[in-house]
Amino acid sequence: MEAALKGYFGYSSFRPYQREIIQKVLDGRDCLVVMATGSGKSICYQIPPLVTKKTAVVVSPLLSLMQDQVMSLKQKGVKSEYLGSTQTNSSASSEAEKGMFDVLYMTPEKAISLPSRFWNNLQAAGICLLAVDEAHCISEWGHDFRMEYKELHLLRDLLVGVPFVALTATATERVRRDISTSLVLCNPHVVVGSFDRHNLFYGVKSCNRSISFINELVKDVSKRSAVGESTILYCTTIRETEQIHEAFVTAGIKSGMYHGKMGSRAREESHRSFIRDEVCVMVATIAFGMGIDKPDIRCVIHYGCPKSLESYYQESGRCGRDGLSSVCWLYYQRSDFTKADFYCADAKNGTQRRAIMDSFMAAQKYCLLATCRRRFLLQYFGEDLNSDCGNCDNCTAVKNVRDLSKETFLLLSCIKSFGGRWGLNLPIDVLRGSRAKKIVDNNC
Ligand SMILES: Nc1ncnc2c1ncn2[C@@H]1O[C@H](COP(=O)(O)OP(=O)(O)OP(=O)(O)O)[C@@H](O)[C@H]1O
Repeated sequence: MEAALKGYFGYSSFRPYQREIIQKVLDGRDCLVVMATGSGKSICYQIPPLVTKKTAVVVSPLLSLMQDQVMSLKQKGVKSEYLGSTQTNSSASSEAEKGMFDVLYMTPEKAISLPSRFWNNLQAAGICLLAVDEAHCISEWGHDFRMEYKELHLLRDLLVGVPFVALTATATERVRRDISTSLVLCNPHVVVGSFDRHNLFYGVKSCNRSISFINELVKDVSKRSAVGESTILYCTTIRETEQIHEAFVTAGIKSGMYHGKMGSRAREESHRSFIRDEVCVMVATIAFGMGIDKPDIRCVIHYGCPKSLESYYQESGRCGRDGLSSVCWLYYQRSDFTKADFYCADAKNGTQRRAIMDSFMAAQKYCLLATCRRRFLLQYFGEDLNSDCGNCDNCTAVKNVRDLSKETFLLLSCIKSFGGRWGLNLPIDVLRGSRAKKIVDNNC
């Protein structure tokens, strides 16, 4: 294992959990891996084929993601290929079933549509694992539900004795249960690493989206790009993406743009120029998504409340993958909170609708929070932080504390006087102000 890690990837030691997971896979055990963004999950399925000389099949949601991974693995001398529904290279498929690749990526659609002959041949040639990357897509409670992921359990019957490894960076307890059930994982070895990204500073500000605000934003970001620091600026709509990108262009700052309505060539070009540091700023919708493995992104800005806390964690997690200090800012305005119906439009049933609403509400709470943001984020994923983090805007803010007892008393008296009319019954101890001695006056 160490030899493969050093020889192919150039790393001299494993990160937490990597060795343990690889060992379990080599022992033939199913695994469920929930580890933070950028923690090094890919190595867990990339090393076993190099040790066993058998193929690792990796189900991955996006073509662009697979293309990047294959390109990067080939550069390292790992034989790899991808099969997508639009794949025209039929020789790749026949080479794949002969076991010619160490790592074979495919979309879920492709995986469930391949004939059983393919799987039988590949198994005869040697297959060491089937990995399901971004496994939260299996769950309707996850933030990127994909119907085809639900069908992946069909491969279990075709690949008897092959360990399944489900990996994701974002899964609440409920999503983890869903993944395990849906893939019919057999007594899986479960690893839930810390979600904490110590090196990331989290901050939130309310904004008004005026031209002057956008100009300030552009000025701030350009200070970073002047010293060669990369920034991703996520917008919630294509129109806003174009508007902000235009503001950068007008200010004479080279920036990339990425959204779903651009042609695939233009998107690829934009992505490439960002990865190669030809531009330091990328203004994008969340289509600029999974698998961006640029280690030195120093800042991720969300211009608008994200659609879920899971997606916020994943998108903001794209910065500071090299472990160095980086910042994640979120700028919201109250009108963002009225977009629930827009997000729910994609829901196929009541469960999905509730899931979307729950995680959108959590994102709103995150915006309005007056306490430690990291603590809140981690708690959402079921992890407790013993103390406040000291590395978010709320922890570092100098709080302006004023004694508002008098105002509180007057306000509560008012409610008491008129409350009866509105059916409000105020307990007398509240009126005495016993639980409302001091109110912290901050932006909330
Ligand atoms: N043992 C290691 N030592 C040093 N660097 C490592 C090690 N393992 C992985 N890395 C590097 O860490 C970075 C992140 O790894 P990887 O892409 O596997 O993360 P991930 O957990 O899949 O993240 P995401 O969920 O965001 O896709 C990569 O640049 C990878 O090369």
